[in-house]
Amino acid sequence: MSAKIAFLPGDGVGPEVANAARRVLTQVAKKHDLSIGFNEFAFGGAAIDACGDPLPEETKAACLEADAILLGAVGGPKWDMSEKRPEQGLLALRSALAVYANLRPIQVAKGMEAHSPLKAEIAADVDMLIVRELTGGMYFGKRQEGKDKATDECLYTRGEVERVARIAFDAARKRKGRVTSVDKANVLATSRLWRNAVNELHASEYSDVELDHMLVDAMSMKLIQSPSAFDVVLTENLFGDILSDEASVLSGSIGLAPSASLGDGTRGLYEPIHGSAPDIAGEDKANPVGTLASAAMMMRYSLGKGEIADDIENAVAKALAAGRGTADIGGKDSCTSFTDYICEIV
Ligand SMILES: NC(=O)C1=CN([C@@H]2O[C@H](COP(=O)(O)OP(=O)(O)OC[C@H]3O[C@@H](n4cnc5c(N)ncnc54)[C@H](O)[C@@H]3O)[C@@H](O)[C@H]2O)C=CC1
Ligand SMILES: CC(C)CC(=O)C(=O)O
Ligand SMILES: [Mg+2]
Repeated sequence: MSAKIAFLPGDGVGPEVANAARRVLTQVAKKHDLSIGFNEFAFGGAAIDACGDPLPEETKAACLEADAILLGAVGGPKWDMSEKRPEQGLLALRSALAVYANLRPIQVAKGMEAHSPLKAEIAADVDMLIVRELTGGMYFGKRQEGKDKATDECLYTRGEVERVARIAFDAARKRKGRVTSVDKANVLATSRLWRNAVNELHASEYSDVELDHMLVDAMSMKLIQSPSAFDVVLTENLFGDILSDEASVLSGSIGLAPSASLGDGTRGLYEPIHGSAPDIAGEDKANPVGTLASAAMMMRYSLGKGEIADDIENAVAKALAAGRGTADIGGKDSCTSFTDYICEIV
């Protein structure tokens, strides 16, 4: 079997962590009769500098033809406030691929207890899946940008809410059977639409799943206070972006957190949840675990190679339990030496 992966390293630490995942995938695929073709394309700030467009047509076309897309991260201070920004390319890519559900699992791995702010007995019980709506809401609304006045529109349709809620309910059925839907229904019209749509879908098709609702401000507190109470957390784009960075701290570091962005087909976009980390870029300090775990999710969800995913996840778990890791988790490894170790054990 062969797989065609569009490889988008991006900016800052993006190429460091993406190349780590590429090395590990290449190594482990040999064992499993999978031939992986990585085709690299310009994306993000690097593409703005090369051709003035954060998502060049060639990159978009290649992603639409690939079996899956592996992405590092984009952005950086050089472009943050300019008219053309790397993040515009990322949003355009998510939209073009129609990957409306972003899955962000959060656990505390063995060996990470000392880096998690949680007590060890609570940390062991944390197993949460954040399902973040990814192609709607405020990141995709109309913007009006003036010197003294600006607006960002937040728009959701019932269909957009239902399709991502379905992913959350289906995931809950395979897990602990609970969904917590997070909104701001006491203030926002989009949140009341969200809550009604989730409730109605639940009543008609998923009444076997336990459902509750939480306002996002209270959720940001409960996430820290009692994270083991949550199974699947379903929320809209902006809230999911913020809550998942917060939740990653529970696991020990944002550098550990993976994501899979999925739509209706099998093709998916896989990236760590962190950004381009300009403060450590170019120093070989970035934690590659979030990207390695994203690569494992790619093998499982887009390529049907659960055994490769298991190999990668087991190797990472073994390394962390043995005290290996980069500086953000108190380790002595560089991104390269940690990746060398994973390549040895997969
Ligand atoms: N998906 C993407 O490509 C994303 C891109 N960005 C962009 O990235 C740039 C930097 O954004 P920030 O707000 O600084 O967020 P960031 O996630 O890049 O960094 C936040 C903090 O986490 C640390 N960190 C991040 N990844 C790490 C890793 N793998 N290992 C160890 N430490 C890590 C950084 O050193 C920094 O202290 C901005 O231009 C932003 O727009 C931000 C989030 C997501
Ligand atoms: C850079 C943004 C467009 C997105 C983001 O922060 C994320 O997806 O985590
Ligand atoms: Mg984010």
